[in-house]
Amino acid sequence: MSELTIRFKRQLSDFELDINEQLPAQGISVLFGESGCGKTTILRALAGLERLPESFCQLGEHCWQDEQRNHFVPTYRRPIGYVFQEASLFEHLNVAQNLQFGWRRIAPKQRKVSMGDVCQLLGISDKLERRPCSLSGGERQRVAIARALLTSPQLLLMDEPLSALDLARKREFLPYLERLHNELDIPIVYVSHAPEEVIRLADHLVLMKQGRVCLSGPLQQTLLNPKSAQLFADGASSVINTVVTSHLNGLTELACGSKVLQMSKRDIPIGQKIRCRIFASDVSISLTKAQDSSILNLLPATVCSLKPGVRPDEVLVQLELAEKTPLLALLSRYSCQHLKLIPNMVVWVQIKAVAIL
Ligand SMILES: Nc1ncnc2c1ncn2[C@@H]1O[C@H](COP(=O)(O)OP(=O)(O)OP(=O)(O)O)[C@@H](O)[C@H]1O
Repeated sequence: MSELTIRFKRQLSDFELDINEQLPAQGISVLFGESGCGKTTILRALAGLERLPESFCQLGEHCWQDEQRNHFVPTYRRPIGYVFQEASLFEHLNVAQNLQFGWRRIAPKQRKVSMGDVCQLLGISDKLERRPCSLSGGERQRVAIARALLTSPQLLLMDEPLSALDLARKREFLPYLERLHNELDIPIVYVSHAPEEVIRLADHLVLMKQGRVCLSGPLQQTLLNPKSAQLFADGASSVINTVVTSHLNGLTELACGSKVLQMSKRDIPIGQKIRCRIFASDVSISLTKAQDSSILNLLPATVCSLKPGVRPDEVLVQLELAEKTPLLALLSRYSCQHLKLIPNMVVWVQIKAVAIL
């Protein structure tokens, strides 16, 4: 599989960046970390907007920087699309003219996407005559992404593209990014410090702190690492891939491999794949299947490991549901001892429908 290799170094008086990572050159890689940890610096270096010393970056076979050879490809020669926190559109041009600006820069035989397809994908086909000042923040960002895509980039860089939107607009916008991810074969490096965006979008997660990478890997596996609970801001959680199968009794039913899960009703079409997030603190364990519980999701699982939680009196239990689907449960040390939990033990996990997010 082709990869994006980045080795970036930067030494400032009170900040040191030292990154050595191989990211998959497909899907969405999210750089996540607190403000000032170096995420934007990485994107700028990837785009060639900053030339960092002793650095190296290469996408597949294309080397864009190798300071050992004094090799540096300038920004305008890198096939990259860059979407910033706030869309910088040309205000004196309408949407169609803004899009043509990106489109015309590319020779016809190098174009990988069509204007019509990109407009449809991002839901802007009916806005082509509008001036940017008449668009909402979310619509402006969609136009900015469309313009970046029309340059047929080999890599798309997105620096917190939703940060200027309110919560309702963010939720409206996320499905467009999911479609982008599902329908186009362009790797994306996406900077965020919003866990919801990470869960919905990331294939590969890079957790950063103070200029360094603390954890990096496929989303599901990275979240299983107990260290991620500290880095990921709002506690340990698991991500489960499901498909919507029905809506009934105010609930939405999901297929998770051969098992069924129920969540509070969501307005999602039947057949659509969704990623669900379940906080470890919302999962409980029993040794037998409860017969008289209000909890709707009762599933057999196997204990894989028991690791210390963030607090000394808590234990993070790693479990496997059917088809090796990983799930974390956060229990008190007392409960673990009381149930005598050990690896390979078969137990029942309980998850409230309202706790499946
Ligand atoms: N041109 C510069 N001169 C001096 N310091 C800089 C410069 N650019 C960035 N820095 C510092 O480098 C560090 C990393 O900045 P960077 O913008 O990459 O962080 P970030 O993780 O993207 O933050 P945020 O999430 O707030 O955007 C910060 O401490 C910042 O103050």
